[in-house]
Amino acid sequence: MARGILTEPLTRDAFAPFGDVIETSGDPTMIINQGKCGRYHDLAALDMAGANARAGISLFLSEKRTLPYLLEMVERHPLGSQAFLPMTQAAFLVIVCPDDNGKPGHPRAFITEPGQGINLHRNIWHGVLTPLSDPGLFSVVDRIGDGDNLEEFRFEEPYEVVRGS
Ligand SMILES: NC(=O)N[C@@H](O)C(=O)O
Ligand code: NI
Repeated sequence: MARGILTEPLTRDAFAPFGDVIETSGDPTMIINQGKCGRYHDLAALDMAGANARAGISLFLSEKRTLPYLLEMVERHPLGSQAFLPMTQAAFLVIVCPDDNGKPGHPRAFITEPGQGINLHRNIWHGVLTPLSDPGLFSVVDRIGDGDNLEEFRFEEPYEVVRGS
């Protein structure tokens, strides 16, 4: 019997220990382009560490998943942050875990509002990209460079992520 995780809404404060929420909330930081564009400025802490590190932009086209979702493993990137920016106005599932002496602690599952993106801080345990609708098209800003930037952890007993309030 898998252990249950209830999803919760993604908010800046709730996600703060794990990363940044990228969204157009409130007034723009500045108005640009002859007054025709609001710039929501510098919303995420990008972190690219290690040899020959640089930021890269990739596109992910991922199969959608459905809830209840069986969480069998999480991963982390010790050398860099990873941002997921949906190319559609669709919610997606974000799973993160605190670190517990080098292993993932109890997972938390967030469902984004349409249009929200996230930036995972470096070395944060997370589930892989999990769209909830097709097309699961995302732009991804993460670290390109030398060295091993992927650590995976498979749970002995999976979790079952179910829709919360
Ligand atoms: N492996 C890869 O590029 N993607 C994962 O890091 C992920 O978090 O989806
Ligand atoms: Ni990742």
